[in-house]
Amino acid sequence: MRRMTAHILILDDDTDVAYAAQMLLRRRHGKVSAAHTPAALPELLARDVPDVVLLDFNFAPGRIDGAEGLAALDLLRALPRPPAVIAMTAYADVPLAVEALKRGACDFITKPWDNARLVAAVDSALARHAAAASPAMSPATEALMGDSAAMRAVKTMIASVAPTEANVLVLGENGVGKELVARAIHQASRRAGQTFLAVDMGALPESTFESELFGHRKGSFTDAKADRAGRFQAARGGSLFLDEIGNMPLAAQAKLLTVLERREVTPIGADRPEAVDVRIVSATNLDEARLFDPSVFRPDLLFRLNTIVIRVPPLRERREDIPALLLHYLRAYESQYQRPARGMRAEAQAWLAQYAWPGNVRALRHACERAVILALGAEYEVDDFGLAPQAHAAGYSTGGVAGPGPGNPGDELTLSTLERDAIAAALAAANGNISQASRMLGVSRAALYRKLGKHGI
Ligand SMILES: Nc1ncnc2c1ncn2[C@@H]1O[C@H](COP(=O)(O)OP(=O)(O)OP(=O)(O)O)[C@@H](O)[C@H]1O
Repeated sequence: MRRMTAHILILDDDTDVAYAAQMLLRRRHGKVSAAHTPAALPELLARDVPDVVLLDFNFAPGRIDGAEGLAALDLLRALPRPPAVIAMTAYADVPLAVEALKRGACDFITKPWDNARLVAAVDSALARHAAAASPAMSPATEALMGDSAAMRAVKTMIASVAPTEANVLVLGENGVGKELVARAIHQASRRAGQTFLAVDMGALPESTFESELFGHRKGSFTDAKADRAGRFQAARGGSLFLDEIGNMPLAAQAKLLTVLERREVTPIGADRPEAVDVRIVSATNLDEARLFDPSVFRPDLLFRLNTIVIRVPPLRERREDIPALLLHYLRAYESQYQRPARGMRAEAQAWLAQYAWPGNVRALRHACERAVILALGAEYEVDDFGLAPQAHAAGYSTGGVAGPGPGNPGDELTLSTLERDAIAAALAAANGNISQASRMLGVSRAALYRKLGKHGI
């Protein structure tokens, strides 16, 4: 069962480095432990598998080939419920970072790190870990389900666009499956054997935006103690998924535009640019009216990103997909939690098929997990899914990408109040910790920030 308190393990032979990371992360996370050699892993893992591992790659004195770290990474990834691994490299070792990403690390960070960046990397690794309830259900391996006309159209678009190098913009509300679409494009492209790297553009600290994306040279600013590769270099030859682009500040948008126009990046402090060979897939849950507002998003950048647009409709607009998704996730969680395979009462099936699913497939997945854990009867019942009855309205609309739907104003008001109350409750339970609250609510941190603004919280 998912723990309320995350466990973060730092595996680094340098005790000072491990201690500094522990001190920083302990302020935010319940359990932060450290080990100094991969040899300690089997015993540690037998006691408790962490949610996130910050993994150094070289342990024995003088070694720089990263082999020890890669072996530890393979060991971690082979666990039944592997932790999210953030690779820590001490050198400007792009090939090693790329190899780690290919073998399943979710991110990399270069020592010495920027504190804000380390905290953001751990937060986003935790969010991914929580979403991937089992290896078979991690975004990297999960198939895009759904046989509705709308999903068949999405899959046809994916098949047509994948073999091309065209930039693709995926639009849709939170939790509709935008990242799965981006991965499917990568997997069906000629870059499939290469890296797929997802970057939450809304979570990149503004102060380190350029260095994170484009890298920097040692000495180019006070904290640049070593060369460092950016996301564009790390994804070389593969695909870069720029998620939550709607949350990028305008200044950052201008920098990204320059890179996309010239197809080259200049690391901070470098005297010459480097060619960029990445396929760009981007995504946002911003509604189109906002996305096309020049005061929010630069039209020239939008023009670069949206060569092809794929709109993933909300679940309430493709209800035919609900039964298959329910069955898929119920069976998957029953097997994960070793629970009996239950049938479902006809009323529950009908109720769930008419539910508005404001959090889309992600919410459906969470509801299935809850039902599997809590159900006591011979069959699943509506109450097992823990859904808000107020969102059970056929004409419901959140006014997301698809624009306002036919729902009556009373419904929206009720749902809006419900959302505000749920956010307030999650924040209170998480003592104001945004990352924790966003995990509880099943939305990204960036999405939660936007909702806080919307509700004036
Ligand atoms: N068509 C689908 N079939 C199976 N699982 C799906 C589908 N769509 C979404 N999911 C699951 O729902 C969850 C959310 O999907 P994903 O992260 O791709 O959504 P998103 O639109 O990128 O969300 P966000 O806007 O919040 O980043 C994941 O666990 C994913 O596996």
